Amino acid sequence: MNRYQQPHWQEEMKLKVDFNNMMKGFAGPVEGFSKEDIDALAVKISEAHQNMKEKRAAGEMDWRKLPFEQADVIKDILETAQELRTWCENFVVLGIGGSALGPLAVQTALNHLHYNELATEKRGGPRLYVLDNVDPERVAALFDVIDPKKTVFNVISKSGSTSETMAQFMIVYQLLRDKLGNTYAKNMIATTDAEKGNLIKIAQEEGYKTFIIPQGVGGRFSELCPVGLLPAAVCGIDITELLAGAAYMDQLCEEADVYRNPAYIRSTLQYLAMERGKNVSVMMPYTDALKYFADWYAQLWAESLGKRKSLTGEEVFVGQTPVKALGTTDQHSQVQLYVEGPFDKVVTFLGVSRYRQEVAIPKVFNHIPGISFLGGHSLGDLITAEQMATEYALMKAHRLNMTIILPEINAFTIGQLIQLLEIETAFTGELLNINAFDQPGVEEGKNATYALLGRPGYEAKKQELEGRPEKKKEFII
Ligand SMILES: O=P(O)(O)OC[C@H]1O[C@](O)(CO)[C@@H](O)[C@@H]1O
Repeated sequence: MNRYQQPHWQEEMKLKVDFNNMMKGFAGPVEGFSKEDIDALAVKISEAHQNMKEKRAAGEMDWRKLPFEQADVIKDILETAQELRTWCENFVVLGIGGSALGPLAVQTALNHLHYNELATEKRGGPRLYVLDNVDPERVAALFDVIDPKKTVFNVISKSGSTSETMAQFMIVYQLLRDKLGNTYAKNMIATTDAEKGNLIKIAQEEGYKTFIIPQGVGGRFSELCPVGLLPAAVCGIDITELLAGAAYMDQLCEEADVYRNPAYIRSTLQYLAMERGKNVSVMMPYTDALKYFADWYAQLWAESLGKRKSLTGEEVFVGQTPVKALGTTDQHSQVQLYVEGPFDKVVTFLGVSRYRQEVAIPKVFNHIPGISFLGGHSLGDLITAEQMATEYALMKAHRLNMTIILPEINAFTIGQLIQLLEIETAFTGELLNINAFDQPGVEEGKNATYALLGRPGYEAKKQELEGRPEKKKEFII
């Protein structure tokens, strides 16, 4: 029996959503929404629910099946991970966007926060590096700190053709061939589409271990397929629990009643906020463990919802700009703007009920009242108090905010969080009547890169780019 089927575990580890001032009558001075506001959207909500059902039946949202339907894949991942952990010291993800941010977020959440700095025996598995850029300095610096012979490179690309990832792959390919000769393929794993793109063809020709990103699972919705599960398993994360958490949340989000569906209610409130001109969505975890969740969410929310055209072809120019913040760090950087700047934001706090470790603040300097009040508390008390204080300050200034509370950070709650935010994003796409699963705006830039670097088809692309002023290097001094 899976953990998600066990009632005790469910209740104790269930994520909670605190609406703070997003809903009238819930708390504080209100600029939020009433039940009437939500009920006025009843038809839209029910249509969106129906559309989600139809899309799922048509295989367009197969990421929702991931927590339930990949037994063979999971077996393969766990066996591969076990074998790699016997010899591999570094596991390097080559990927970008949806092929990198999930692995990074889950790793930071669920492994020791100084994981890569620990000695091998303490880590009990390889270091993880996620190389999600083509900055030459960063790529060169990686090769200063790893021994390629003891490193596995996991090249991840849904399309199998993203320039950045392919460039990294080509560099690593050459390096491994030079160092390891014909045996190099054991240091390479490809995670990609079963048919599309160049990566699958190369992987098959060169004999790499390969994992498939299923159809109907777009990059930014792919954390719970081999994209995220393999790096996590290799680094000792309990992927069964991660999937159990996601399955549990998925079941909660089957509910048609908006008031009982955590994803739908958050989505509906965000939709109402967008209608009121709240064009910015801030994600602010109060734990370093979730710092990269804000990055993962930024891509999910921005690429899915930032759209020019509606499903029926009208120009709508919708979306909400995601902002990444970290509590308490960004209280001393961004919160001034959130409290007193334009009324254009919805802030989501990610709070934690029980931090996995505590650090006591000693009772010293008792004669200095300005700091002695801290002594005797824990850092957990302090960070939680600061989160509540920030919620209060925003509420007092009539700024919309809500909080997702994780009872603690573990694989089960992280699985829930992933599934919650993915379903919320997809449902918001339905409310906005846009396609949440494409990214035509980014494809344009990708194509222009091919053109600028003279890929075959360059001439055709160049014509498309005609009229655009040639980019010259200008030096001011
Ligand atoms: O996994 P791929 O196909 O290499 O794409 C990487 C990223 O590039 C995009 O296509 C555009 O940025 C994202 O949607 C995707 O996550």
